[in-house]
Amino acid sequence: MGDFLWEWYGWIKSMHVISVIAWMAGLFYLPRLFVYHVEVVGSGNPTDDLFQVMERRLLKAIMTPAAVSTWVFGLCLVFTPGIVDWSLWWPWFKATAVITMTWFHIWLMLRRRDFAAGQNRLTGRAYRAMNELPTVLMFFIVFSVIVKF
Ligand code: HEM
Repeated sequence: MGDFLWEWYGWIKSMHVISVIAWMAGLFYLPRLFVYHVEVVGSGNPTDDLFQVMERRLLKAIMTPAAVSTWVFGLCLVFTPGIVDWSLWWPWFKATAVITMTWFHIWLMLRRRDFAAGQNRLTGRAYRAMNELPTVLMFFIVFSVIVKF
């Protein structure tokens, strides 16, 4: 297993980074859609329906598959011999940040369901504030995995 992962290391890491890009694009964009949905569109009109379609497709067709493949390829890298030294800080920082990123993804899924049920309770300001979270986490993750402190 270890030999197989080593042989494919470059390809697996490439797929990991490609998946990360797709996932992050959605994590940045979906909260912005929610801001416009609350502040400009409202609910119970044709534009509301259009936003609901965009939000559902973004999550189901792009974000969730990208999150799953980020995890799958990321875990392959974790199990590649000699890649992760758990006596350093960076794997723990990165693990904490990716678990928080995954929580944020689930939080967005739940908020999308609220919109779909016409029961959103949050303001545009709240979604704007939450939109900062993936940016902060991205800094943590990239510094961890590249600087490897
Ligand atoms: C979801 C769970 C994740 C796991 C289990 C995971 C795990 C890993 C591992 C073990 C490596 C290999 C490091 C090396 O080759 O030295 C890696 C590379 C990388 N990861 Fe992740 N990762 C995850 C999510 C993310 C996320 C969310 C981002 C960005 C926001 C990210 C960005 C990167 C980058 C840029 C690299 C390449 C770094 C380099 O080789 O210089 N990862 N990941």
